[in-house]
Amino acid sequence: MANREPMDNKFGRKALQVKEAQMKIMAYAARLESETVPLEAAPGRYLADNVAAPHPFPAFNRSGMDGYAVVSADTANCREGGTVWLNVVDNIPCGSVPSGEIISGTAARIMTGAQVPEGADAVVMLEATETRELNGVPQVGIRKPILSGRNVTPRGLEISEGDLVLAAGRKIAAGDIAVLATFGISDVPVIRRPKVGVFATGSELLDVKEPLQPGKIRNSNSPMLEALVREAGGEPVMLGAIADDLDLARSKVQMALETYDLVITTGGVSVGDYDIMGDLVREEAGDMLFNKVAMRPGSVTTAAVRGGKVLLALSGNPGASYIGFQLFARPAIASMQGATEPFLPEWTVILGADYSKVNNYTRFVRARLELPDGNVYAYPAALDASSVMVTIKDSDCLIIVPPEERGLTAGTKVQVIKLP
Ligand SMILES: Nc1nc2c(c(=O)[nH]1)N[C@H]1C(S)=C(S)[C@@H](COP(=O)(O)OP(=O)(O)OC[C@H]3O[C@@H](n4cnc5c(N)ncnc54)[C@H](O)[C@@H]3O)O[C@H]1N2
Ligand code: MOO
Repeated sequence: MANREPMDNKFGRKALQVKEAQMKIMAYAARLESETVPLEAAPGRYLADNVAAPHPFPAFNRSGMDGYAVVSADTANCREGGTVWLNVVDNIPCGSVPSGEIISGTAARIMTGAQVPEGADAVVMLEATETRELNGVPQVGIRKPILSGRNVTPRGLEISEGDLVLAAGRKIAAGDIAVLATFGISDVPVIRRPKVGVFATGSELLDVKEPLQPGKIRNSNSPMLEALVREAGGEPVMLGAIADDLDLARSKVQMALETYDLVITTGGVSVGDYDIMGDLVREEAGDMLFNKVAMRPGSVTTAAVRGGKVLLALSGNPGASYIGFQLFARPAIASMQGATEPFLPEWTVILGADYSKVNNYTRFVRARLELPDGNVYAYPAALDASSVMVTIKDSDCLIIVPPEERGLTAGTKVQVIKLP
């Protein structure tokens, strides 16, 4: 094509800043429809609706001890050193209701978690009591005064009726499950998991099960991305690996964009003779969101949109595809699930060792967090090149190294992206 704009040319790409590139993708990562899942399937899903408390919790005044429910004023006389004797008029195990009110001079034997009867305002623990029978009437003796409210959890202490307890967009964890169970919500409204089509390109790629062959490598990006999609709450659909064949890639991308919510590919986005994904996206210039990002690794990260669906073409280099996923795919997958905070959190920590590599692009350096002296330090991986695979597994954060003239020295405060 003779009259292509310079930025459409595979050599003259216009680099976007990471945040700009993220926003371009997020514009197509709207919340998907909701569905209902059983409580046990809800952990890890994102809540679709606000949950308001249908009743207070606790729903009744609850005993915090095994003991006797009393009118606390009755125990005031213990102050003189005497034992106060009260008639035991009720026995309230957990799960049953009191048979009546407690009035001055009476007490109810009660177990932890049982409903405190009307009239009683404190529970004296068993260990602080003695018992006897007087004229056939069981009595409890109390030796120490007790304050009103002691060992009684009042109705609504934790949650009042109508309180917003869980907000839509929360990622459901074990504590949320406890809340949902408490309020009898056995069918949980969540956002459907985005279906993410994943395929790799590269004539050098072997399947994991294949024996190694000269000049070839096993496809590690696809299984890694499958794990990452799952970790982000998406449903990966593995579409295999294809050779560097433009027609094959075109039909695969077309099918995938028609079928799935997001499509992620790796490889073939650079400027080489067989870099078909770059060519494919350039062919359809109207759809391209970007084909260069001011970052390392992953500067060749490319994205396009068709029919409202995003094709994210990550670099084939394992380090770059991992970081590209965390920066661009993870927030999109979270956002499609209605996450209120789709981006990974950023922390300020101390750089643990000198980092000398500099660049005119922002660098995302895999690193490991440690607390040698109570402060959080980030130690850059020894090997952090785009092509390096083995240190991905050792990293729990990415140090954001801004474009600078000089390197960073140990002890400097740095921003990191905390990996899940
Ligand atoms: N002349 C230039 N060459 C390169 C440039 C450039 O600007 N000019 N950019 C370099 C940078 S930076 C990167 S990053 C890579 C990007 O390459 P591609 O995204 O096109 O990826 P490939 O060339 O297909 O592969 C790169 C590398 O990764 C290996 N690979 C690919 N797929 C997988 C997979 N599924 N599992 C494991 N490993 C995979 C592949 O064998 C290559 O070694 O381009 C530079 N070159
Ligand atoms: O774009 Mo490459 O991933 O910087 O090394």
